[in-house]
Amino acid sequence: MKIRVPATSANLGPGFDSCGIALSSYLTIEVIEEDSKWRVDHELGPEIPKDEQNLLIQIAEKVAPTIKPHHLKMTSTIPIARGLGSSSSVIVAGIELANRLENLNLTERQKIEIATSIEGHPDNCAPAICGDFVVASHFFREDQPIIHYVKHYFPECRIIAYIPNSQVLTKESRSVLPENIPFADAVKASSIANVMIAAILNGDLILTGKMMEQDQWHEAYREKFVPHLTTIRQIVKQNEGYAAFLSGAGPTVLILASEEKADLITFELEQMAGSAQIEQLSLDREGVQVF
Ligand SMILES: Nc1ncnc2c1ncn2[C@@H]1O[C@H](COP(=O)(O)OP(=O)(O)O)[C@@H](O)[C@H]1O
Ligand SMILES: N[C@@H](CCOP(=O)(O)O)C(=O)O
Repeated sequence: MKIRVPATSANLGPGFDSCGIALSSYLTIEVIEEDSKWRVDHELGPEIPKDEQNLLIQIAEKVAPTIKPHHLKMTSTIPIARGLGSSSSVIVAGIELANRLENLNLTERQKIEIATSIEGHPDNCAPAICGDFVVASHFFREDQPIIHYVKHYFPECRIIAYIPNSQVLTKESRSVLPENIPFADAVKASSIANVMIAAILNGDLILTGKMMEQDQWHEAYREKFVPHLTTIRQIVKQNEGYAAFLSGAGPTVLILASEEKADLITFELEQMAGSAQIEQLSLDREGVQVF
């Protein structure tokens, strides 16, 4: 059995902690055999544990405490701590591993609820589970978590990821955000997000892009983690791309462009990319898959 989970880009600018898309880069878990203890073979670096300390196993054991240890193989093309949902991909894979090995028959909603309770926000795990574009809300009423989510088609376009070689942990990038913002600022910020979502539903990527670049919730506070964002925005504007925005908590910047403009934008980005990788991605429409 193999479990495959897509990368995700959360926020899409103004959809902070709510909107996300699934992308064509993947974490894959292969179940090899039952074993006396957990073994996770991978080549993802010394900081990722190869035993029961691995986040994947911790999640699987949390979801199914009686799950038996297995020998697994983990491969991933999702860069770690770059704002492309690597932690979500592991959490979703751990839930699916428990689901399949213990025959839990979890529904899509249950998987989203479990993943969100672990990660704290649904904007990575919901698209990682459902695929495509997902808008979700997560809040507490009388200490009970309430989650609503809607999956919708995201208009076809070229997606370019500018991925710096340095890591930014999501926790660190959230620590610079304000605890409160004034009511009038929140009204403005949410109206921008609302128009962005409406434009996506209408398939209007020009208006979507304008709204994506008007985020008022988080990008300004995270500027120190993404000094490259301003230059990338200039390149995208000069070459008529739709938008450039911080992917998740950064430092990756995602660029959306039409088929005609994407190659030139990629070329320009390659000229500035000293210590970054430029990757062409596409939308993943399916979410987590089991083969
Ligand atoms: N393949 C993996 N196996 C185990 N843990 C992982 C894996 N990928 C990511 N992680 C965990 O997730 C952390 C990065 O999560 P986070 O800071 O949220 O960044 P990202 O934007 O990539 O999700 C890593 O430091 C590691 O603890
Ligand atoms: N809404 C979150 C999204 C974090 O995404 P990640 O891919 O960086 O983990 C945030 O902006 O903090």
